[in-house]
Amino acid sequence: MTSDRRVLVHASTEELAASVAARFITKTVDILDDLGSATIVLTGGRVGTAVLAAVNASPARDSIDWSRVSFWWGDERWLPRDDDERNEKQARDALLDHIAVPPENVHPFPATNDGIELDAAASRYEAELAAHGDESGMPRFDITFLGVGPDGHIASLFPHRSGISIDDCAVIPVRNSPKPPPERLSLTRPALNASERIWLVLAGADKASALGLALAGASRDEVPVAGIKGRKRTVFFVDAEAAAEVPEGLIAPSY
Ligand SMILES: O=C(O)[C@H](O)[C@@H](O)[C@H](O)[C@H](O)COP(=O)(O)O
Repeated sequence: MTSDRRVLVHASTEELAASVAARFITKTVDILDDLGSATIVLTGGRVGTAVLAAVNASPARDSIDWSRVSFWWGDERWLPRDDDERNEKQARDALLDHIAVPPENVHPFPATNDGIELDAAASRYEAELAAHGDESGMPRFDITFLGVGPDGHIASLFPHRSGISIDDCAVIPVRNSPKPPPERLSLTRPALNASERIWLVLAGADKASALGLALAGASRDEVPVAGIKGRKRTVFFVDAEAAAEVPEGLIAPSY
């Protein structure tokens, strides 16, 4: 992986979440000052949700003018909309239901109780992205959060599955997912990599091998996170356990 990827190590998941939350608030304020609006892509998973809860708990939370922020998701589990296992439900519980973001600025994936099949749901989300996009067909994603699985999966793009190599569309249906539930929806690698900044959040010893392999040059087919690179920045926010196999030279000095 090229040198513009940085690894920031934190003592614990709690410290990681608090640090990412503080950085997110500061960066989003800067983006709003510079560009007038900010578009954020959320992730599912324990660590990504812990970051949102830390943003909500921050005394600086409302230094962000939420009326100018939009939210999308990198992937979603194919479940009824109010299912506790849906990434959307977890993000709403952790943050979105507690801030003054306009409902029309929140763009969840379709759900099984929307009266739509999985393939059509992928097409619908792709069309929604295009409707809010520029000439590239995508919105400007300012910050994209991604969790990372023990197998190196990101969003719902898994090792040795076709999804990680699809590059002719922005959204795909996923079936037989190794991580339950079996059916999901996911942005593709090119759609994710269209993001200005990609912030990967991972903690725990079970992530160390995938992260080490990815940073040491493994293929994206073997370790999907290896294929992830933001246009401007790609930052790995990790705890000490997940950092155990990161090449020394890639760990940014703690600040
Ligand atoms: O729908 C999902 O499950 C996520 O989008 C998935 O990609 C998740 O981010 C990783 O599996 C890491 O999850 P943890 O942070 O819980 O380990």
